[in-house]
Amino acid sequence: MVKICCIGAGYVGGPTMAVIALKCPSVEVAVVDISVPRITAWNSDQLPIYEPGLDDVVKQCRGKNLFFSTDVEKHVREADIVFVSVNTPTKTRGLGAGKAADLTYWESAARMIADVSVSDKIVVEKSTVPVKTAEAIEKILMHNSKGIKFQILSNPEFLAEGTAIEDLFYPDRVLIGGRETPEGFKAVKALKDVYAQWVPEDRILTTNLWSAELTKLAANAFLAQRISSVNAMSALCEATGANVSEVSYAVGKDSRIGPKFLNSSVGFGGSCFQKDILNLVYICECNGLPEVAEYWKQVIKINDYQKTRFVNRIVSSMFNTVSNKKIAVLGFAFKKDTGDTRETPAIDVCKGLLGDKARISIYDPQVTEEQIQRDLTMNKFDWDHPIHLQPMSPTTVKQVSVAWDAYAATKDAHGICLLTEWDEFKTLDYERIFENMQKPAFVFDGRNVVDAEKLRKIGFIVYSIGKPLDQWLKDMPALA
Ligand SMILES: NC(=O)c1ccc[n+]([C@@H]2O[C@H](COP(=O)([O-])OP(=O)(O)OC[C@H]3O[C@@H](n4cnc5c(N)ncnc54)[C@H](O)[C@@H]3O)[C@@H](O)[C@H]2O)c1
Ligand SMILES: O=c1ccn([C@@H]2O[C@H](COP(=O)(O)OP(=O)(O)O[C@H]3O[C@H](CO)[C@@H](O)[C@H](O)[C@H]3O)[C@@H](O)[C@H]2O)c(=O)[nH]1
Repeated sequence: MVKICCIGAGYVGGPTMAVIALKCPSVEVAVVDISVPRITAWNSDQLPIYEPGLDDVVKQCRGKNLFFSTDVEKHVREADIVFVSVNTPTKTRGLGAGKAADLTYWESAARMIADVSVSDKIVVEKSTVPVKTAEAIEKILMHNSKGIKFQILSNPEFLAEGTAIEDLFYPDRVLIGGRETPEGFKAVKALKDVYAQWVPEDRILTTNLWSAELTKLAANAFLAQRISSVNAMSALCEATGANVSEVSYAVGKDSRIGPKFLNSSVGFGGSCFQKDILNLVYICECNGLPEVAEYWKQVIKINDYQKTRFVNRIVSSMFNTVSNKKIAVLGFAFKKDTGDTRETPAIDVCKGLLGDKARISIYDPQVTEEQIQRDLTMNKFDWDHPIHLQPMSPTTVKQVSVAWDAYAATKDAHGICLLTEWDEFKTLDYERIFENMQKPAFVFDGRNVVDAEKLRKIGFIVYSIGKPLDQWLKDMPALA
């Protein structure tokens, strides 16, 4: 029986390994983590992450060929294949701070693998890492190996949160990079055999190590670039009377462009896009390519601009001040169908509104009050882009409340901000909401989820990103 161990039981390690266990009954999978609460949750009925379909997959395999454990060393020692799926956040201090990937967790995992191993192993980079990381990892493993042989593979993960199980069941592609040596090819084949149990052969791509590592950063940069492109167009649409949905639909009909990932929004969030692009920018700079670095930096700058533009629009529409006004924030997660709030645009929008002394009432179906308070008080790292905002003082925190549903959040509010595209926000009783709000009642739709015309008929003043503006909004132009 092939034994797999995955270091890191997070958003990637947990679902990915659960699907491997489900699809490969002859493989024994252990997911290990240093975080006791995380592992306890994986072993309970309340999994540590919310992901549609995940509970069902875990229930089918847990205790059979899928195990969650804090005994990291034991499971690594016994494994034939060790996936490393630890976090690789942006460095917050030292060389490359604000851009480079922090490989502390990866390095400590690699040292531990070298320390405890007593048999040859395939070590798989599952985390997103800078191109050439495998070379550094190889050095750590070889210099500490006591004669044991390691083969390093790069097998980046392309799942998106909220659709992780679907993405893992039916991936567009699985990418495996390895050394172009007989041992390297053998290791690539061993991993390919695992995926081949449910992924069609023509979807399993094999490349050299550096191509696989760089493809992950490139894919995220291309995806984020599409969103920044459509968001840049949304500003121009508002200025000219064009409708961004019509423009992106017609643009996407060109088969060379395609229809996906062209939804204008308040800005992209999530733990990956910004981090990975910053990482790419840093790699370009380190390789003496400042023009290429500058090109990719613009994707983040437009994203920041979009969030700032949204806040400015709210403030200017409401007579240039939101001081002491109640703003209901519907949705705090960075996208629907996840409870994840990492780099959610909601943090920047809320901080922007609080900076103008608004009172905020937040509702999200999957994000806890504790998480929201933590996100709003956390300091953001310093970086040379302008969205940098100070952490909130204890008095500011008092201006934030968390509601248990959308009706409670919007009661007596002056305005509503829709920041996550949860399906339930489409079908709320907006007449009831309107009745219970201060007048004039505003809706600022950061995800284009509501039917603006219907809401206008009820009496709302509606701002939808990239759509033709109400006369009210035209009369109150947003300040840059
Ligand atoms: N979240 C996503 O959707 C996604 C998708 C594709 C790729 N990625 C990449 O995958 C990697 C993991 O992302 P994530 O979202 O799962 O992160 P995460 O923070 O949810 O999980 C990482 C886990 O690793 C554990 N860990 C850290 N060091 C450890 C060590 N030395 N030993 C044992 N456990 C250790 C942490 O306790 C944590 O539980 C990152 O590089 C990320 O960029 C993420
Ligand atoms: O047309 C769109 C599509 C997405 N978004 C936003 O973009 C962000 C990221 O969304 P998405 O890419 O769906 O979720 P992630 O879980 O961040 O997944 C991305 O990041 C992962 C981590 O690297 C990769 O594995 C995935 O392939 C990649 O899609 C979210 O805030 C979305 O609301 C838009 O604003 N408009």
